Amino acid sequence: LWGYGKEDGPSVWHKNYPVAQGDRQSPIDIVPHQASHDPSLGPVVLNYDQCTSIKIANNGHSVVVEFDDSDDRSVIRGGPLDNPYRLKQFHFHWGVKGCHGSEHTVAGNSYASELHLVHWNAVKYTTFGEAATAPDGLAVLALYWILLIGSAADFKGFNPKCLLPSSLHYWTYLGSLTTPPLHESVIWIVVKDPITVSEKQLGKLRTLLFTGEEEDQRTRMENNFRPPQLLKGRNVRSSN
Ligand SMILES: Nc1nnc(SCC(=O)Nc2ccc(S(N)(=O)=O)cc2)s1
Ligand SMILES: [Zn+2]
Repeated sequence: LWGYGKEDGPSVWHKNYPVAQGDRQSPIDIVPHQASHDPSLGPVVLNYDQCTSIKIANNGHSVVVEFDDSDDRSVIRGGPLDNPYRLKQFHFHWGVKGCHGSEHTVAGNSYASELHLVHWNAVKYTTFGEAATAPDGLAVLALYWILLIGSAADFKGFNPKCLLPSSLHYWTYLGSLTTPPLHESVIWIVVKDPITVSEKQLGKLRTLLFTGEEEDQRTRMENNFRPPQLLKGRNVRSSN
């Protein structure tokens, strides 16, 4: 139905998903000195200690690690959020070249890859699907990665907290899913400090082959990132 190729990529998604041309689409280019500093933005707090990854899968567009979201064991709270949001999954976007692959850009600069930790507001909504269509239904924590040649610490298991820098300075704005169905339901929290990843780790992502449900031929998964979308008057706030 949709992909990242010439025929089915981001430039034609609006044909099947008209919201692609909506007023709060993601990703965006973040221009740091145009963001408004909001001192009322407190720290983002992650409680992933009891996080239980249930499976790793590729959905034909990315490699996704799913979590058990049947209770409030793994939540994100604070920052721009009025409620705790439950961790549902994390996944990556990346490119074939070292400097392209992230979805959000910072002053026009893109990075090798971007990790998205997807959470949903289980206080106000009963299912992820319901939250996915509500304006305050989802919260995605985005971390972009810079490619450092040489070694980097390997992922210690699937506790995503170990992937995060210690102090989370971030930008936040109201946006959307960056892939179809492109629902405008995401409170984005983009961490300012990039995390380093080695060529080896990035290579593992890049060599990932995938088969979609109906595709029989195997194609390489790469450049699975949507380009930055128009801000349309939105305000990007920055924490301290
Ligand atoms: N009723 C519904 N169930 N599921 C959906 S959408 C499934 C889903 O999680 N999609 C998704 C797409 C993009 C992103 S992203 N790249 O983080 O903006 C996160 C998540 S609507
Ligand atoms: Zn994503």
